[in-house]
Amino acid sequence: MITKDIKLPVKKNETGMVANVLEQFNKAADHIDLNPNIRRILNVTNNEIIIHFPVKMDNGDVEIITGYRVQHNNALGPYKGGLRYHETVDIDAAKALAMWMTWKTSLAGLPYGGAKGGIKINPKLYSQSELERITRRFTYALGDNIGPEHDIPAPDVNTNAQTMAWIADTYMSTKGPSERSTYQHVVTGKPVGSGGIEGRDRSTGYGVFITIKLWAEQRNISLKGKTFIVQGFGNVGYWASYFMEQEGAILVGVQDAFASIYKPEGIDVKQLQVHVTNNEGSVNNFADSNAIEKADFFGIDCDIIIPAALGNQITGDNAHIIKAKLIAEGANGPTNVEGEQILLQNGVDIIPDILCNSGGVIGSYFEWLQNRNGELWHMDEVILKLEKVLKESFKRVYDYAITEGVDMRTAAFCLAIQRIEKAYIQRGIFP
Ligand SMILES: NC(=O)C1=CN([C@@H]2O[C@H](COP(=O)(O)OP(=O)(O)OC[C@H]3O[C@@H](n4cnc5c(N)ncnc54)[C@H](O)[C@@H]3O)[C@@H](O)[C@H]2O)C=CC1
Ligand SMILES: O=C(O)CCC(=O)C(=O)O
Repeated sequence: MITKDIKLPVKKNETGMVANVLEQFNKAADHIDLNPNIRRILNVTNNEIIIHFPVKMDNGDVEIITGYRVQHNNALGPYKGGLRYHETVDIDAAKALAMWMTWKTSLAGLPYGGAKGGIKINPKLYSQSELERITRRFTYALGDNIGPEHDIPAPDVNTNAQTMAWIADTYMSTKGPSERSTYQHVVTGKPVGSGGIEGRDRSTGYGVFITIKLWAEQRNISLKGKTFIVQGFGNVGYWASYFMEQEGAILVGVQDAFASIYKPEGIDVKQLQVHVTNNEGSVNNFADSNAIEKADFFGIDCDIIIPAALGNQITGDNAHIIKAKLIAEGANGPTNVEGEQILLQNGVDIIPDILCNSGGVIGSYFEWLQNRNGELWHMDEVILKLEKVLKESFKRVYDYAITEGVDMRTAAFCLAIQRIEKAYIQRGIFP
C-alpha cells in the first residue's frame, strides 16, 4: 500500500540532483509497491557529515576548506562511493550521489551500501603539495567516519589513484601497528603497487563500453562504423572512448569543461589523450577539429552519446536537439527527469548510470577483496570477472524492462530496491 505521506517533499536545489534521484526512486518504489516502512528509510540518508578544516597553503596562509561525506544506506554492507573535488560539491550533491551509489551497489549484487562525498574546491587553483595537504587533513578530520569495514571511498571527478594513496597512507598512520599494515582497503582505486588492483583505472569506461555492446547485441547492431560523442574526457570518458574505438566505433565529438570539438571524419582517441595531457587537461584546439558552441554539442549528428562529466547535462532544455538513438550514462545523474521524458517519447534508449557506470565500483570491490584477502589479481582476471557481473546485471535489467513494460532506469531501480527490501524483511524488522 502506498500513501502520499511517505513521499518526502522534494526541495528543488540548485542542481536539482536530489529531486531527480528521489523521483527516480519513487517511480520505481510505486511500481514494486515497496513496503512503506522501507520507503521511509530509503527516502533519507543515514548520516551527513560536513567538515570545515584548516589547511596551510604554499604562501603560509591558512585556508578553511569544506568537505562532505554522506552515507545513505548500509543495509547490504559497508558504505561505498567516490570522493569528488569540484566547486559544485555541496551537501545536496553529496546526498544525491550517495543515493545513486546505494542503488548501484545493490543492482550489481555487491555487499555494499552507498555513500559519496568530496571537497568544495577547484583543484586547478591549488598546487600538488597543497592538494596533498588538503587530502590528508580531510582524511584526518573524517577520522573513523571512514574505515575498511565501514565506509570505503574511491576516485570520482578530479580525484585519482594519487588522491587515494594519500588517503590510505593518512588513515593507516592513525592506527596501531597491526591495523596500520592491513587497512589499505579503507579506499579503492589506489595505484597498483600501493594496494591498487590492475584494471581499476579502466573498469568504469570498460563497463560503459560493455553495456553499450550488450545493448547493440540485443538489437542486432554492430558498433563498427557507428558514431559517438563523449562529454567529459577524464577517466571515464577516455576509457569508454578507447574501448569503443577498439570495437570500430568512431568518435566524432568531445566536450570538456573548457571546449567542445567536432570532427565528422573521426577523432583519434590516443592522440586526443596525448593532446589533453599536454594541454592542461583540455581538448581545446585539438588537431584539425572544429570548435563548436557548447549548447550545440548534444545535437551533433551521431548514433550514441556518452555523457561522462557532471549531473543534469541532458534536461528539458536540450533533450529535444538529440539525434542519437542511445544515451549511455557514464556520469552519475547526467539526464534529469524532464530530459528523460523527452528522450523516451522520441524513442531514444538510455542505459542508466547505475548500470552503465557500475564497472567502477565492481572493480573497486575486486580491489577491496584483493586487499582484504592478501591476494594479487591480474588484469585478465579482473576484466573477465567484471564482464561477467556486468552481463548478468544488464540481462536482469533488460529482461525486467521488457517483462514489466518499463524503461531501463525504472527496471534497474526496481531490481536494486527489491534486493534491499528483501534484506530488511529477512531480518524480520518490517512486517
Ligand atoms: N571515476 C570513476 O571510476 C567513476 C566515475 N563516475 C562518474 O563519471 C563522471 C566522470 O568522472 P571521472 O571521469 O572520474 O572524472 P574526471 O575528473 O577524470 O574527468 C571529468 C571530465 O569532465 C569534464 N567536465 C567537467 N565539467 C564539465 C562540464 N561542465 N561540461 C563538460 N565537461 C566537463 C572535465 O573537463 C573532464 O574531462 C562523473 O559523473 C563521475 O561521478 C561514475 C562511476 C565511476
Ligand atoms: O569505486 C567506487 O567505490 C565508487 C565509484 C563511484 O564513485 C561511482 O560509481 O559513482
